[in-house]
Amino acid sequence: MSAISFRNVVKRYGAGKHAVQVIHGVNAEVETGEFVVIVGPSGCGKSTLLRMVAGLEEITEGEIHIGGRVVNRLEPAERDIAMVFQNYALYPHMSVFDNMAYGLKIKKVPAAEIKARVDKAAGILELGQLLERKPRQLSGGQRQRVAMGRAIVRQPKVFLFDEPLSNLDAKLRAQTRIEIQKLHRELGITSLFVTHDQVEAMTLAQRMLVMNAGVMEQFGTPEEVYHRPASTFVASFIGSPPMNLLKNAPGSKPGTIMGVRPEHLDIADAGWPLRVETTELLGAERLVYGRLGDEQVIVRHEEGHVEPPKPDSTIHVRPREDRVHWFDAGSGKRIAS
Ligand SMILES: Nc1ncnc2c1ncn2[C@@H]1O[C@H](COP(=O)(O)OP(=O)(O)OP(=O)(O)O)[C@@H](O)[C@H]1O
Repeated sequence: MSAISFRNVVKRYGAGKHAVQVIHGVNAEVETGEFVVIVGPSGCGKSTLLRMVAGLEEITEGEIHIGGRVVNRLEPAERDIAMVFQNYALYPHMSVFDNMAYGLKIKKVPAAEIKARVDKAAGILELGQLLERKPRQLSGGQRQRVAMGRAIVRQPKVFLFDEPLSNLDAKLRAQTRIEIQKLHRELGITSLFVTHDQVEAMTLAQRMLVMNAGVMEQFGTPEEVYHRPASTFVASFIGSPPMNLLKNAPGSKPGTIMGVRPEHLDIADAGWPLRVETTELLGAERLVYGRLGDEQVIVRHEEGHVEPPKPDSTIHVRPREDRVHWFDAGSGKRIAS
């Protein structure tokens, strides 16, 4: 039995002729203990999907199951989930301990049990020394940990994270990412995590659910999504710089798009002639931006490996044959290879 099932899930906002459909029939099975990241550009429907699991948005059509139960008609409190938001929404006048304990007090959990659960969560999150403080006496990262602590003490079946790291600076974000991974290893609770950041998605996910305009484009491991993108959308959304997508590459058939990642193009003595526009040094690597006919091509190569190409010169590049992808030019879907 899956921990979470999406069965033909549709969401429309508004009614009648003003109705706007924002989720177009999502089907997916999330396994027990899995960490799944829902990723996609702004407005693709990630938060809506998560909020339907949480019970904060009505499910227009289809069903969501949690732990084998249809939850469409259940209140958020009856769904056995805990949610961590972007703005952690801590109670400012309460101590860290009370913030974490609050939900349990409401549920009339005995005081000794509350203390045990809060102490355990505080231990995992290294908040033990901060339990008496008020939120304003904490750093952003510490507040985020309290918000996670509040979710942990409820011992839910499912954790839901809605862009919980987006208010943190880059360094703290990287640190908190590691903490979330550690937490997941220790607790093994099924988690859905929403982000628009593909790096965050790649590093955190056991599987990624890639959304585009309300449609699930792909649901797979980071390796599958990176190495076998199901569509040109996934190919260009995951990976930075994105995969080169070429309509007129040498050797390509009409009606197809050839995809090749910048790191899978080798600079060689012969091959595609590439007119160099500019190059960018990233440190260990260099990006070469060039033109092949009227299409832009990006090449990524190890710095120091070859002489940096000069702007306005012509170099030759060769795609690694086993790393070339083909897509249908009409639908954008991957063509089986
Ligand atoms: N209450 C609402 N009424 C009408 N349309 C809505 C409502 N909430 C969201 N939408 C629309 O639904 C679509 C999906 O929104 P959603 O917030 O789920 O996207 P998202 O992928 O989470 O975006 P972001 O990363 O910007 O938060 C958007 O086009 C949005 O404008």
